[in-house]
Amino acid sequence: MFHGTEILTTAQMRAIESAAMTSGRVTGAELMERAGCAVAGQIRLRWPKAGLAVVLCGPGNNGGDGYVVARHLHRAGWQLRVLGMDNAAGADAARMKAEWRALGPILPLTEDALREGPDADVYVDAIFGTGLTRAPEGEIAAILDHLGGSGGDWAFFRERLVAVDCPSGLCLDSGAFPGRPREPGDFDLRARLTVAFDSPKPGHLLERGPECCGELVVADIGLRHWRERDIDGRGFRPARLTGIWPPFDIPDARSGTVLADRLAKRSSSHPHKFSHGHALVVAGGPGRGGAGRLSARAALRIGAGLVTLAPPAEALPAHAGPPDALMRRGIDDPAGLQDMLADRRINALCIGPGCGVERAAALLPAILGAGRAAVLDADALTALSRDPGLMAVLHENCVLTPHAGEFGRVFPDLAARLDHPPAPAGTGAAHAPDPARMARFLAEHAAYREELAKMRGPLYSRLDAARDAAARSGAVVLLKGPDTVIAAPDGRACIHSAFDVPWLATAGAGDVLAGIIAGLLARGLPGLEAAATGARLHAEAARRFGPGLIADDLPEALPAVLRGMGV
Ligand SMILES: NC(=O)C1=CN([C@@H]2O[C@H](COP(=O)(O)OP(=O)(O)OC[C@H]3O[C@@H](n4cnc5c(N)ncnc54)[C@H](O)[C@@H]3O)[C@@H](O)[C@H]2O)[C@@H](O)CC1
Ligand SMILES: Nc1ncnc2c1ncn2[C@@H]1O[C@H](COP(=O)(O)OP(=O)(O)O)[C@@H](O)[C@H]1O
Ligand SMILES: [K+]
Repeated sequence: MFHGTEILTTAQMRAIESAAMTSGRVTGAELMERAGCAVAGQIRLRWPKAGLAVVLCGPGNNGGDGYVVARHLHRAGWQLRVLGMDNAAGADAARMKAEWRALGPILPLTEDALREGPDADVYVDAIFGTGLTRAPEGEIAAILDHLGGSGGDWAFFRERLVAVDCPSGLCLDSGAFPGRPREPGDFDLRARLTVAFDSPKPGHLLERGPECCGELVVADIGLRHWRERDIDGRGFRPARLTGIWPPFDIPDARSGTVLADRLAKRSSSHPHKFSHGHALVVAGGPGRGGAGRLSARAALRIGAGLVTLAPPAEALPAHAGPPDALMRRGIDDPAGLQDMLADRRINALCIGPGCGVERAAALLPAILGAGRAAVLDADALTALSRDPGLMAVLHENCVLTPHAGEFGRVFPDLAARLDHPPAPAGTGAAHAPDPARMARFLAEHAAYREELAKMRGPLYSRLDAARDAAARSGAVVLLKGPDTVIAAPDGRACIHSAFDVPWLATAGAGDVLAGIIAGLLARGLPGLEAAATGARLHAEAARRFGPGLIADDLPEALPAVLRGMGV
């Protein structure tokens, strides 16, 4: 069940590749052959009739893959125009280049050479992959702009461009393009198909990645054994990412059971409502209670045994009405809250949606002081940003659910790094692992693990920001967006890509998410799992409902989602 759910940073991918090659059981050339063969196979699936392919090969192993693609297409009867660079490539890429040269010429990798010649059926972008360290410049930048549509024919290339590992110039650790604004750009390279190897990388799922990669296929190139091996028997996995990627099921890292089992109400032989927890949702005053009710309804639907909505006493009449399953109790001040929390069966709290910043600020110390699982959303995050002392009381079963704006309020320095213009030339090199050091670390596993955890891509990513925020706050941080990143203080992290459900961005959707997570915490899921599972179920509900969704529909869609997952 773990297969395919993991997301590897580029450093982790290189480490696994390195471990595989060091073992002597597979060579770099074999991996390259499998990679190129997989890309050619995907092309032939989509273009069954042999045509003309232009293959653009860069200076490194991504280029090496390109020469393999050319050879396989040639064997399948395709016409080829191969453009490559005159550089001293690594041994494997040099070998693949030589094997191609025995079959056909290599034209220079220039915009002129690309423009010359007839229109092709397929353009294979094998210029840069995981080795990108800085913004492309000069002739290569001109080629990439041309493929991105600078010549006015963006639609032409978008239907024909196949990217090897990624559209070149995309940073696979962040999903941003070094040297370009982080917002969509006119000539961003957009592929019809991207074939990645072994596992998705963060950049396939974050920021510009999903749109620019087009359809993403992850090809198995035989590295699973090394990916799954727990290198030091203990610490390798926590540094890794568990990706929640729509096609896959979510594993429970500790027990190995899958989501459906975790959500089934089979927690004891005689389950009753208290064995499924009691969530308390703090709501706001008159006129602002809808958000809290959305959260409470979601907590009920996800299966919390009991849910109590707690507005100020004067607002209780405004909170009357369905669902009747919801309990209501007025809480006016911290003393009232503490009173209620004397009931130890209340095991999960949710504060923020529609609560009001002043009320959140007044109640937060009591909420955090109770040491129980808690979701802090919306107004509670603003309150937290105003009282950094509260940061010290957060714990790993607290889940902070900021959108980008709230994240900027609570962690302004981290948000500023995300807003920073992408890295200037060369800055990524400091993060790129050196193969000799990698080999040494493989021999000294513990040090290796620490080194891996420190390695980052050339750009500061949303993943880096969420991880840094979690480490600093000691809480689970769920950074919302179409690419939601969830990180725990110990470095574990998940990405949930929901670019396919843009209609989820609707008023109140965040309140429902907070309620789902609170419900899952009440049911006993630990912070990271509750947040990650919540993000997945939330998007799945939107996916199932389809366009036209309003936030009220989300809790109602949950039962069908659970049924569909076999819960
Ligand atoms: N990791 C794996 O398991 C495998 C990787 N393979 C391929 O190898 C690729 C990675 O290969 P490399 O590490 O050689 O890197 P790339 O081929 O992505 O990049 C080539 C070289 O270009 C240089 N470079 C980076 N940014 C540049 C810029 N802006 N302008 C000019 N030069 C720049 C770097 O020095 C880098 O070494 C993957 O993307 C994949 O396609 C496959 O062959 C097989 C297996
Ligand atoms: N473009 C998008 N595509 C899919 N999901 C999105 C997109 N933008 C935001 N989301 C999701 O929609 C929800 C919006 O939450 P939030 O910003 O808190 O809104 P609100 O405060 O109105 O409830 C979050 O779960 C977020 O991850
Ligand atoms: K590429």
